Amino acid sequence: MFITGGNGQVGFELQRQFALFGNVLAPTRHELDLTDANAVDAYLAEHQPALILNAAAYTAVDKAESEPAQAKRLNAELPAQLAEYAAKHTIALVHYSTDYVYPGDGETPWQEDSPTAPHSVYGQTKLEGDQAVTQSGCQHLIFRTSWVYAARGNNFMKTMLRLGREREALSIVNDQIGAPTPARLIAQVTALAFTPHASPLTPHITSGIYHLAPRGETSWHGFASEIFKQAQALGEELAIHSGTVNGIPTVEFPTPAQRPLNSRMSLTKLEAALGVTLPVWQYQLALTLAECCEA
Ligand SMILES: NC(=O)C1=CN([C@@H]2O[C@H](COP(=O)(O)OP(=O)(O)OC[C@H]3O[C@@H](n4cnc5c(N)ncnc54)[C@H](OP(=O)(O)O)[C@@H]3O)[C@@H](O)[C@H]2O)C=CC1
Ligand SMILES: Cc1cn([C@H]2C[C@H](O)[C@@H](COP(=O)(O)OP(=O)(O)O[C@H]3O[C@@H](C)C(=O)[C@@H](O)[C@H]3O)O2)c(=O)[nH]c1=O
Ligand SMILES: [Mg+2]
Repeated sequence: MFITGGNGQVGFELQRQFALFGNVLAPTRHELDLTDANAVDAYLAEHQPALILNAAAYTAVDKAESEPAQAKRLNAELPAQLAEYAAKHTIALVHYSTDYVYPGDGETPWQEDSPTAPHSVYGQTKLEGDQAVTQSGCQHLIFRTSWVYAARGNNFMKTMLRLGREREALSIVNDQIGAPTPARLIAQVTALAFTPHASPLTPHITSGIYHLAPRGETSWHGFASEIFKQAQALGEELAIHSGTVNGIPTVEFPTPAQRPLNSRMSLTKLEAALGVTLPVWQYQLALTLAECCEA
């Protein structure tokens, strides 16, 4: 199988989870530049993968505002190209999407068929990718996830641990609500969608979009406070304390890209399809922190 973005948060965990499924091809950026459509075509023609897991993306949300063409290539055109190949060769494509496709208003959790209305270039280009995959006719799973973090890679948890060692106080937005999702959970669920089937190359759940996140909800401020609380309990030496993490509204933290306030996503569809109960986000954080904090 072919994993794109194998060096990223999700791609790396996919490499771990799919190691037993057969030959895993996960070329680095150096080996295959995904912005080069011809190189991608040539790679597919040469290796003829039996399954594609597309974990590559342009994920720098603020930078995407000033590099829309790059973001579009990775987030919209690449999935379209992979989906076209998958349709033509009757293989399945797994793709990953984001809470940033939703308009972000209200407080009700989004359903997979809720109206989309991204406010950022990142969200818009990701939506175009989802639409291309959906319309391609290939067998596909699109896992729409949120606030991804891991012991490895660049993410909010790692940023907080670094800042928490350096600073005695921090201001973190408390009015964007969602669920922080470990990359490993995403890879585990992806593997589960394939495992019980007679063929490890065909998913046993219906093609479509599925929300994938832990249960529960919090704000970035709540997430940061929990990171500091748990890290401290693990023996991390932090300059910051949970009590000195100030909650601020989004308007007090201006950024080039606009983020949704409501990133709540209903998990009913995925839980029913796979017959699982997703774990709560605090427990998932403990498992991820244990990987990167020394006792
Ligand atoms: N991060 C998050 O908070 C969220 C992510 N998602 C989605 O989940 C998926 C995985 O995200 P995540 O693992 O966090 O992403 P990362 O940013 O950690 O990884 C992206 C991967 O794409 C690769 N890549 C980017 N551009 C190129 C290129 N031109 N050529 C080759 N490789 C390239 C990167 O390579 P390199 O390592 O060399 O840079 C990296 O391996 C994406 O679809 C993302 O949109 C959804 C919701 C939240
Ligand atoms: C570092 C920092 C961030 N923040 C805010 C900014 C932002 O609203 C929030 C999270 O910061 P980030 O830079 O991690 O946000 P961002 O990169 O937008 O995270 C998003 O990435 C993409 C790829 C996704 O798909 C989303 O699900 C989401 O995870 O915290 C503070 O309020 N204070 C701080 O000191
Ligand atoms: Mg970011």
